[in-house]
Order: sequence, then C-alpha cells, then structure tokens
Amino acid sequence: MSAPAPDFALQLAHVARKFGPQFVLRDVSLDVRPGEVLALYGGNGAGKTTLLRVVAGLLSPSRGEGRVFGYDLKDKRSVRELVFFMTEGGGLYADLTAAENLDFTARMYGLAPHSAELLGRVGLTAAAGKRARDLSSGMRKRLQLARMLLAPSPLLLLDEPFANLDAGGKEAVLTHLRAAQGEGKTILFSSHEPELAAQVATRTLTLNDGVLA
Ligand SMILES: Nc1ncnc2c1ncn2[C@@H]1O[C@H](COP(=O)(O)OP(=O)(O)OP(=O)(O)O)[C@@H](O)[C@H]1O
Repeated sequence: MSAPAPDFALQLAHVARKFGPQFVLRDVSLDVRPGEVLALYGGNGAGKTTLLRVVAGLLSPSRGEGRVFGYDLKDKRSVRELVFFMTEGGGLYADLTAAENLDFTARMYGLAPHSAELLGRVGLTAAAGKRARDLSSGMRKRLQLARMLLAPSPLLLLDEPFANLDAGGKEAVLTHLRAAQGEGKTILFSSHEPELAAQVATRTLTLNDGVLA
C-alpha cells in the first residue's frame, strides 16, 4: 500500500534566514495545499530568491523549520527529488546544444529523449543545434521552460519566470504553468509582474521586511 498523500505540499514554520548579521527572512510561516499556484511578490532584495532557495533545499534556514510533502527540509536529498527549481540560467549545460540539454535531462529522469517535440512546444525549434551559451537570455528561459515540462517533480519553484521574455515567451510561460496546474502540480513563483502573475496564481503572497503578508 502506498503512503497516504500529505495534506500539504509545503509547510514553513517561523523560518528565518540571515547572511552575516543581516536577517533577510525574519519569520516566514506558510501552508500550501497540493495544487495551489502561489505568486510571490516583494521589492528588489526583499528575499524572494532566498525563500525559494530555502524551499528548494539549497539553503538551510537559520531558524524555524519546513516540510515539502511531509519531508523535513533537512532531508535535502528527498526535498530536491520533489522540487524543480527554475532560476536565471540554472540547470543548463552551457556547452551542450538546446536539443542535447533536453535529451540529457530526459535521460536523467529515465525518459526517452524527445527534444524536438519539447523545443516545438516552447518555440525553439530553430535553435535546436545552438549551444546554450550562445542563446539569448529569453531563449535560455524558453529552454528552461522545456526542462520544466520534463520534470516529474510535484512542486515547481520558479524565480521570475516572466523576466527577459517577449510577449510570446510570457504567453508560453502562462500556458505551461496552467498546464502544470492542470496536472495537479503545486507552483510557487516570484514575480515583479502582478498583471501576468494574477492570470495563473490562485493565491498571492508579499514578502516585506522579512515576513509574508
Ligand atoms: N549568498 C548571499 N550572501 C549574502 N547576501 C545574500 C546572499 N543571497 C542573498 N543575499 C542578500 O539577501 C537579500 C535578498 O536577496 P534576494 O535575492 O533573496 O532578493 P529578491 O527578493 O529575490 O530580489 P530581486 O527582486 O532583486 O531579485 C539581498 O540583500 C541580498 O544581497
């Protein structure tokens, strides 16, 4: 018999994180149900990326605790398997082509390579043979979006998914976020673009002075 589904995709209790003496996150508590889509707002330097990195298991809280689908954030190995984290330029191999990047990722997830289809879905067919390092920042973002389509992870974390994209790219992000939502994924993304974010978010959060409102 499989384990019962946890009630929460993410739980944070009084999480704080400091760099040197400076607390960036002071007291962050949050309960997220599976299937929720959360937009995270906050000015430059408010701590959005820091919070996403804590949830991704890449940074340890200085205080407080958290769980991802019931797994303690301290269990970084389990947490990283449950989370897909899309950051600026992250997860791409600079010397591999766009197609090779996707085929490599597919194999990593135990899937048959199908880069041509994925590149088509994100409007990158013409760039299949270009090395990731030679793509524009918007094209790299589209390639990361294609990586997200491959990821079986139930919790998707995206750091400013709309940044550096043209209108078509922004629309592609919305489309794929909605599709992921339709598959029952839980999504937490930071954004400076509330009009776009509101088109997909089921709840919004704002980080201000190290706490969530
Ligand atoms: N590894 C680090 N070492 C020291 N300070 C850091 C580190 N990472 C982040 N900070 C600091 O933490 C604060 C919050 O940064 P963070 O990147 O989380 O903000 P953000 O809300 O994502 O900002 P933006 O909207 O500008 O991307 C900033 O003052 C930043 O300089």
